[in-house]
Amino acid sequence: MNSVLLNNRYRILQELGMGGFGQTFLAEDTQMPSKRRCVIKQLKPVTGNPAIYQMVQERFAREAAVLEQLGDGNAQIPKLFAYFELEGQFYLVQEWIEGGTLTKKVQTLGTLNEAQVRSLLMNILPVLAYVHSFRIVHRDIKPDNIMLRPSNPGSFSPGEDVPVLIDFGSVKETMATAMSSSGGVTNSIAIGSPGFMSAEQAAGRPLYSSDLYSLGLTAIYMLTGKIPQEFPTDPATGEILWRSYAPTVSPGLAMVLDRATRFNPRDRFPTAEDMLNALKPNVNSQVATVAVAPPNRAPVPPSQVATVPVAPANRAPVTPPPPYRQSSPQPGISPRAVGIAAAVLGISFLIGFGIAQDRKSSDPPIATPPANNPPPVSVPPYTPPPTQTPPIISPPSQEPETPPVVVPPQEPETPPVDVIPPQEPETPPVDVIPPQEPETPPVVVPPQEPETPPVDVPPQEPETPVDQTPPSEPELPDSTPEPTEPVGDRPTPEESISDYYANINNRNYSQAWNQLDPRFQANESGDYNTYTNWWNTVGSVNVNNVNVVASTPFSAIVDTGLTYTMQDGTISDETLRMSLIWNEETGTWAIEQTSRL
Ligand SMILES: Nc1ncnc2c1ncn2[C@@H]1O[C@H](COP(=O)(O)OP(=O)(O)OP(=O)(O)O)[C@@H](O)[C@H]1O
Repeated sequence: MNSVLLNNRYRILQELGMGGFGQTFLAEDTQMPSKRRCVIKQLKPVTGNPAIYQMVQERFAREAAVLEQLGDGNAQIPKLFAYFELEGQFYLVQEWIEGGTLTKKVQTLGTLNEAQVRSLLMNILPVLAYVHSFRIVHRDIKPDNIMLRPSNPGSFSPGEDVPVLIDFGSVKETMATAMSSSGGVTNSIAIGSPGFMSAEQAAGRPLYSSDLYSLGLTAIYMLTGKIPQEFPTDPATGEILWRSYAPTVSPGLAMVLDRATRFNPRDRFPTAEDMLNALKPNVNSQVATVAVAPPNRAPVPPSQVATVPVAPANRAPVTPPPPYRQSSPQPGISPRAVGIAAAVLGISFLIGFGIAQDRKSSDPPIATPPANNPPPVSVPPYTPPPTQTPPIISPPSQEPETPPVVVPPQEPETPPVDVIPPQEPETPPVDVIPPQEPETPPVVVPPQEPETPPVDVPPQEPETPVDQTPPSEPELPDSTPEPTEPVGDRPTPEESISDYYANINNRNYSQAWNQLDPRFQANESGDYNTYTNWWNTVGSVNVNNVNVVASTPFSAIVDTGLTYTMQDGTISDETLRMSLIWNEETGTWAIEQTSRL
């Protein structure tokens, strides 16, 4: 092995690990004067299909670009030195981090005390805030993926280590890109690690707070030496019961960790900054107040859980909806079990080339980074994700007096959550584009929502208004915008958008509704009646322009300029970024999500 020169440059010194997607090596760079050490991560795509392989190549290149930016802007993320492709496999050459993982630390030195865990969290949360500011969800936070670099190389004294975040899950997700049985692109593997992965992430819907969930469990591991599967869980909430294993932990820290690891994303900290703030001594009292509420009812600041305004401005106020339109938990089946089942079942998710990913999580988590390079680590330029991305059905500034429906600070009637929320409160990076295969729906789709509504008959109105959450905002793909060209008899994305609004203007609401992806219907648009009620407040909507930002045969991102003329004569403009996915079975483009630009 020592004699191997990978890519005619890197001498393999040692294997560091072998995972589901390939091996990780310690190597030396023979083309650097110092022969500096580096880590080479080999990634094997699962597909043998040439068309998909090309997509993987493109995504890999985009993701490498983001990893480069991430590493260059933050000393607690390994720098990307190079990336290349060799014999059908992909390689990342990264900065070698001297030190050991958190797992190794606990295994060799024992559990950490509260001060050490607080210090660890306060040093890693800014890194997560930084990562999230790129609209990327790490997706594999766990003790194995946080390394401790001694601040003074050579020493390994507790308290001086600087945590470094390794092994972003997005690249692995790209490797999981494959062709589904119906010809679409899927991502059949939920990236993440069992136990540390939240239910929504297991279902292919990672959120920023999914990383916080994993980090909370990582902190609990540091305090107790136990991985999540070793704890009993609360059958009502699915949350682990860990406190008795760390009896000396202060209520302040315990409450922060409890909140971070709530099953329901709404009940968690919406951002890394919020969690960081909660750890600061002067806000512990606030946290305590928050945590006094029952587990599932912890008040969540509106900003984190803003739900999508699905009804017109002057619509009747929506009664505080339950977090999820879901039946009460089934005895014996915890939410956590449901989430894990979702992962185990290997839900197939469509991957748009860059939409989600780029939209930030779907595919990518790796979406295109913000235009401005985030500042250095110490002061992460975290920008809270948009929390109120409007649904396609709602004209924008039309309803200033009717704020988006938010989960009230207290939700006494909120039942225990036993399902994964359809969408997250925070504009999540979506790295997984919703399933293209209606026959394989994600396990967690709320039962009341028809997955595939009848073509001509509007679906029945659910009894309970849907708890809306904003769609995730697509990230700009880094690919050059390409005009779409007709493929066979297929409609173009532009034509589909025009057709959608023509249906709206013609009051063919059931047809327009059926142009929304089932998951969009379920997660973001509310029930059909709310949808039609809303549109009935609109006199007409004019499509000013439709610009294709990027497209593949299976997905497209288009920016659509719209002018709404409301029934009361008010006129307003907005531009929506819309992601579309191709449904081979119906031969139509479905609107999968939207966000306001
Ligand atoms: N940049 C790095 N610097 C130093 N060591 C690293 C670095 N990246 C990874 N390692 C070491 O290599 C080990 C394995 O790497 P990594 O986590 O990337 O892959 P894996 O766990 O083998 O597989 P998977 O990617 O499927 O999780 C890590 O646990 C860590 O000890």
